Amino acid sequence: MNRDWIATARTLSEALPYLQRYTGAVVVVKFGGNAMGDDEAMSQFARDIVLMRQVGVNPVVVHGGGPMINELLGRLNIESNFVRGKRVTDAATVEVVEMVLTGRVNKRIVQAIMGEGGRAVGLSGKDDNLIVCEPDDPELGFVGRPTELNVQVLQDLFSAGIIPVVAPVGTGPDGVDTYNINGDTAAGAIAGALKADRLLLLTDVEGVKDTSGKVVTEMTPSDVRSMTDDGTIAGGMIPKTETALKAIDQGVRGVVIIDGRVANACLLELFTEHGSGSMIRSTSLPPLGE
Ligand SMILES: Nc1ncnc2c1ncn2[C@@H]1O[C@H](COP(=O)(O)OP(=O)(O)O)[C@@H](O)[C@H]1O
Ligand SMILES: CC(=O)N[C@@H](CCC(=O)OP(=O)(O)O)C(=O)O
Repeated sequence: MNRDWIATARTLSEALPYLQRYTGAVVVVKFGGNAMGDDEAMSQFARDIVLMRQVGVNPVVVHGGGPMINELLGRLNIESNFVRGKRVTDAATVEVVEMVLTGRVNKRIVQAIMGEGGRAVGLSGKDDNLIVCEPDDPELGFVGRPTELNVQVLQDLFSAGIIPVVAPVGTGPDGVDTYNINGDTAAGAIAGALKADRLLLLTDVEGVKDTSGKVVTEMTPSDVRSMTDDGTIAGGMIPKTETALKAIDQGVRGVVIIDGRVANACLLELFTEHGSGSMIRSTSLPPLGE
């Protein structure tokens, strides 16, 4: 017990400079369906987010829920296909996507954050027209590409000490249609509009790996481009790094691709010297706190 206390005190004193650096920072966290896992993993994630808020960070959670959408579509016997990592979304599918993401998944995260002593409010891209979309590609149906972001509602929630939890469902330009947005894309668009200090993309690998399988801890946008051109970055990692480059272009200071399966992944990234995962950093903005 005593030893635990000393270890905790040492950890806190080591974390202090980082805590100070992040006071007032905006950190957007993409929490994917595969990273959600069981109730313990969900509580662990919620504890990290609540702690961030308690030390003065403004976190925004943008979630996915692909496996949960697959499960309900399967029960309803609705077939589903992906093209270039995005779900082909017809009228019946978008109805299910909205129900699952803005209903079950969004509220499970809100409940977990409340359970850990935070205050959270769930919303989708429809609320206060947070994310207005255009069709991404006629082949994909109701898949949205964010074209207009109205982030005032997020600023209002920050001021009230409330953690926004955003489901990646958007409204059409006519204010009538519903669009399914890839979770990474939605998180990147929100981070870009907020000019966030950090965008954390939680995934199921330790970070971006080189040809020998080693995680590359620091990358510039041009490193990412060359690793994509030579095929080192492939598959599901492509939409993540593309999101990262776009977000940095829009004024995000740094994007980190980290392993969401690791306990305290977000805190380890923000509040330790070496962080974790792969940091893709803007070359035109100074590091946070300098
Ligand atoms: N260079 C790379 N480094 C790490 N992972 C890579 C790389 N290239 C391709 N990948 C693949 O990208 C996957 C992550 O993308 P994805 O499965 O879509 O993640 P998520 O489900 O978390 O959104 C990894 O599991 C890995 O198989
Ligand atoms: C257009 C598109 O593909 N939308 C995703 C939205 C959910 C998501 O992104 O979930 P994960 O982060 O868990 O993969 C989908 O329908 O699965």
